[in-house]
Amino acid sequence: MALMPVEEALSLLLSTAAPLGAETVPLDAAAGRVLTAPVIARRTTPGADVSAMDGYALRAQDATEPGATLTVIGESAAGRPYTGAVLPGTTVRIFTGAVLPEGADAIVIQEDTRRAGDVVTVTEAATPGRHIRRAGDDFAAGETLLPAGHRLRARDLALVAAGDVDMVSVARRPRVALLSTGDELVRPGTAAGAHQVIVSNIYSVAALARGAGAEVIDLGILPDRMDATETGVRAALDGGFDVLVTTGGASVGDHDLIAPALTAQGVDLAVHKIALRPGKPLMFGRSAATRTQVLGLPGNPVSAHVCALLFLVPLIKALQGLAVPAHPALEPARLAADVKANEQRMDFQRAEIVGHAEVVPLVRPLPVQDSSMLRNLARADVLLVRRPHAPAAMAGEPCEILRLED
Ligand SMILES: Nc1nc2c(c(=O)[nH]1)N[C@H]1C(S)=C(S)[C@@H](COP(=O)(O)OP(=O)(O)OC[C@H]3O[C@@H](n4cnc5c(N)ncnc54)[C@H](O)[C@@H]3O)O[C@H]1N2
Ligand code: MOO
Repeated sequence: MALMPVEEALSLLLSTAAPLGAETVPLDAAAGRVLTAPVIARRTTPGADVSAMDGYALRAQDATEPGATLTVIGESAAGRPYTGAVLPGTTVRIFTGAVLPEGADAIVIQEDTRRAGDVVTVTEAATPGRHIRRAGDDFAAGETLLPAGHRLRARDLALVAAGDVDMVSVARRPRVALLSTGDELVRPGTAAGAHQVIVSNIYSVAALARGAGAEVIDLGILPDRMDATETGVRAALDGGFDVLVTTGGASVGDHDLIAPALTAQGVDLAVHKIALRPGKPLMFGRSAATRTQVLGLPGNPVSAHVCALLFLVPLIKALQGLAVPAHPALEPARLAADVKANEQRMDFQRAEIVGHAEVVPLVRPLPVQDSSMLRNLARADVLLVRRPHAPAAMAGEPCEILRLED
C-alpha cells in the first residue's frame, strides 16, 4: 500500500471530525473548555465612574496650585459610596475602586496631600479626569466578550466573571479510550522481567489528549491473540467513546493484529501507513456502527507520541469545535548542524534549541533518533521537520520545527 502524505492524512481525519454537542457548565469548571456560544457581558464594567487610587476626590478647579486647601466632607470606599456631592472648596476622602462622588472631576493621590483634621492641603495641582476610571471603560453590557469557538484560558475566566456570567455553554469533552496491545507489556512498578516491556506510551498519549480537552479512559492491555484483540476492540467500540486509540500491533508482523481486528469489527480503515518518520504504521478510520473515530498508533513510544501530537491532538480539538489547521503548525528556525537528504517520509527528528539566530531558534538534531528511545524525546525541545525528499542542508540554513509541549 502506498504511503499517504502527512498533510493528506490529517485533512482526511479532520474532514470526519464534526463538533460534538454542547453542555452548560459553571465558571469554575470551565477552564480549558471551548465555547459553543459567544459570551455576552451582562453588565457594564466599571459600573460607575470610580477612583483608580487612594486619595481625595475634588473639583480640579479648586486645586490648580500646590498649597490649595479643601475641607473633607465625607468618605467614599469601595462598596460604600458617598451619597452627597462635592461642592466648591470641599473634598471627599476616596479609596481605590470607590465610586466618584457627584461634583468631583479629579483625584489627588494621598501622597500628594497633607491632612490636618478635616483640612487637606494639596502639594500637587489636580488635573481634570486624573486617576478616574469611567463607567464602561473595560466593557459595556451587551458587548461580546469572547466568541464561540474560543478555548477558555485562565485570564478569560476573570473576564467572563466580571461580565456577570456564571454559566457558559461549552463543547462536550471528547471521550477518548486507550487500548494497549502486546504480550510483552506490563504496568510500571510491577518489577518487569527483561523479556517484558513497560507500558509507557499511553501515559504521554493520555496527557496530550487531556491537555487538548479530552476525558481519557485507560481500557488496559490486550494480549496478542486475535480472539482477545477482537473482543477488546468490540467492547471498546461499544463503550460510547468518541475516539478509540490503540497502541501497538500496527505494523506487519505476525503479532500485529490491530488492523484485521478493527476491520473485522466494522471499522473502515481509511488510512494504514503514512509517509511519516517516526510513525509509519499509523492507521485511522471510523466504526460504521458506532461512529467511533479509531486511531491506531504504532507501539514504539516515540512514534506513538509524535502521531498523537500530529493527529490525536488536532482531532480532539476539532471535535470541540476549535478551528484546526489541516497541516502541522510548523515554525521557522535555522540549523545548527548539517543534515542529510531526506527520503519519502516526512521526518520529525528530536532536536535541541542551542541558541538563536536573529529571532529564530537554532536547532540541532539529537544524535540518536531511534523511535523506541525515550530519553531523547524527553530531552528534545522541538521536532526538526524534514519534508519528503528535502535535499541535504548545511548548518546556518533555514529549517522548520514543531514545538513539543511544555
Ligand atoms: N517488517 C517491518 N517491520 C516493522 C515495520 C515495517 O514497516 N516492516 N515498521 C516498523 C515501525 S516504523 C514501527 S514504528 C514499529 C511499530 O510497530 P507496531 O505498531 O506493530 O508495534 P509493536 O510491534 O506492537 O511494538 C513495537 C515496539 O513498541 C513496544 N510497545 C508496544 N506498545 C507499547 C506501549 N504501550 N508502551 C511502550 N512500548 C510499547 C513494543 O514492545 C515493541 O518494542 O514496527 C516496526 N517494524
Ligand atoms: O515509524 Mo517507526 O515509528 O519509524 O519507528
